[in-house]
Amino acid sequence: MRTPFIAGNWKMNLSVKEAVDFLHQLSGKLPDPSETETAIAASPLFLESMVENSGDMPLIVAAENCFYEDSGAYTGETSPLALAKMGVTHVIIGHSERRKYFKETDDIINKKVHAAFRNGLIPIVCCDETMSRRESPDRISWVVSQVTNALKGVTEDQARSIIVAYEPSWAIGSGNIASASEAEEGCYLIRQTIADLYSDDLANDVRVLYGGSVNDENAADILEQNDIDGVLAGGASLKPESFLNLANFLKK
Ligand SMILES: O=C[C@H](O)COP(=O)(O)O
Repeated sequence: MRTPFIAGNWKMNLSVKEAVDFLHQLSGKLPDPSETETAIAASPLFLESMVENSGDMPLIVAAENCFYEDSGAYTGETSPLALAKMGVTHVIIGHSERRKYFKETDDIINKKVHAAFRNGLIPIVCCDETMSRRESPDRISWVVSQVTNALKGVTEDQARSIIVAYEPSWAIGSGNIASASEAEEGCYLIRQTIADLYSDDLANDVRVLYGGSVNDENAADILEQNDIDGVLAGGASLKPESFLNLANFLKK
């Protein structure tokens, strides 16, 4: 039985003060983590304050990205070692915006996955799908190759803890959420790829999320799908009320 995972990705929004105010508004309102795990990924500028202010709250504080080296002369990069020492436990890796604007390749993403595990961070690996890819004959191999390349050299123990998000960029920030069957198809494909790489048993333990214009008003059908264990929400995670509605969705 996989525990649902509801995550917000604030991207490059809010300020430290707004982040802390947001957390105060979540206090006492998040679900029991044995029923639903809840996470917010934020800018590295906010993470220390968020870890401090989340206190006893059942909230996972995640980074939106990290570098693949632990330390050194890498101006402007975020150290996975420093994130772990700060109390951050999860990190998004390979978001489509990182692939698009920062030219992250599958090879870089794989190095980042290893850097996360090396430092005890759980990677939330994103799998992109552009509209042109979706409409092309190599659509399936595109999704399969992103998962396969991200997990190169990842052991079974490590893979069991990983979280993968199917995040078609044609749905991100567009207001056009994938249909429940489209989202399920993408998440099923990811799970089958993990089964082929490891085993059915392991793939059954891995949480697969959907992301792309999901909010508290349109999540119902998505969250009912067999292979979708939660969501990674961008815009809908920027308001405490809609984030809380999503986080508590499965209690209703
Ligand atoms: O990481 C989150 C995704 O990019 C989805 O963003 P969105 O919910 O604003 O479409």
